[in-house]
Amino acid sequence: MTHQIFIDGGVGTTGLEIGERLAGRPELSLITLDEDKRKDAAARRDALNAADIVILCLPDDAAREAVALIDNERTRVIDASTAHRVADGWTYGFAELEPGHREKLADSRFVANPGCWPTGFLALVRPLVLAGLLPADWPVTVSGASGYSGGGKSMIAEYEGPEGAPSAFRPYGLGLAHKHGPEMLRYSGLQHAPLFAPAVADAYRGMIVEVPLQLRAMPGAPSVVAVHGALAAAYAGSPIVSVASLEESAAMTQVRLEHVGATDRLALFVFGNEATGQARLVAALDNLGKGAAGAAVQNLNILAGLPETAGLRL
Ligand SMILES: NC(=O)C1=CN([C@@H]2O[C@H](COP(=O)(O)OP(=O)(O)OC[C@H]3O[C@@H](n4cnc5c(N)ncnc54)[C@H](OP(=O)(O)O)[C@@H]3O)[C@@H](O)[C@H]2O)C=CC1
Ligand SMILES: CC(=O)N[C@@H](CCC(=O)OP(=O)(O)O)C(=O)O
Repeated sequence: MTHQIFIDGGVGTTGLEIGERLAGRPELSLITLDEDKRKDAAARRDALNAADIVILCLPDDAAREAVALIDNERTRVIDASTAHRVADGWTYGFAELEPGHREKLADSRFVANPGCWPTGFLALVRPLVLAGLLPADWPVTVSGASGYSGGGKSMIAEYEGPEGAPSAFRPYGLGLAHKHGPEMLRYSGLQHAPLFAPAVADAYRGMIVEVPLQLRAMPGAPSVVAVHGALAAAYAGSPIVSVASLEESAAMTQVRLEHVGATDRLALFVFGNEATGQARLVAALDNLGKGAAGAAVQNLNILAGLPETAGLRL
């Protein structure tokens, strides 16, 4: 069986990355629109309704409009935007979220692809909440740096424009109301919004997400070994998510934004010191990979009943 796929927003930053991952797969047939028709509502309506699965790589308002243009009950949707991540009737597209979530996704018609920051954050935090090591009411902080392609075409133009990069390192989200807050809160299982301190680095792609924990102050003062054990157990056998051994982490003196390169991998680390009772949980990913296109293709595979890693860069 050939699955008809339409990427709405297919020539944007995320759309192009997804197209590259779907190219040359005989089980998929890509519906495309000519350049002069790609923003034409009638042409998009036809394509959206002809597809078995559509992937929306659009600004939030255009993503909502695309969903409204679907007037059949068959087309399934993967939305890469922020529009539906905590919306009723949508399944959060992070297969690794918790046991059983992948199966829930497979049965879903509407899937919201996670934001890039929440992907790293939830991968680090959700297993610890589930294991009872991180209390749900604990005040959690998450910081990190992203490549500028995370801001799509407009931020790429800003960083690659004639005046050059505006800054080597630019903290933002200073109003403490980032659009990823709601999904981080909902899917972590925490009771309070994490304090989120993101930054953009002068690099095209790549992302580091860090959650520091004062283990000694937490109920039961969990050990670094226990925290690492919970993460290692959660992702054991995953072809996408890896957890470095404590020995490997202990031998590292630094971790780079470029750690996974242009791949769809998600690499997790626990850097800790049992004597001080402190740990730095770190996720390294590509904002355009597992943070966007890789996750969308993984979700497409799950929806279509295809091998989950087909087309991924691992
Ligand atoms: N970049 C990233 O790392 C990530 C992005 N996302 C999300 O994915 C979505 C796409 O982001 P990104 O690829 O970065 O953004 P881009 O700005 O690079 O691409 C968006 C594309 O959508 C097109 N578009 C805008 N409005 C319409 C419309 N009404 N009909 C058809 N096409 C339209 C744009 O057209 P034109 O080319 O003419 O501007 C552009 O090609 C966003 O919601 C973003 O938040 C999610 C995770 C990570
Ligand atoms: C560097 C940068 O600006 N990144 C974007 C997030 C990119 C992402 O995850 O995409 P969504 O917009 O789909 O959530 C931001 O923080 O708004």
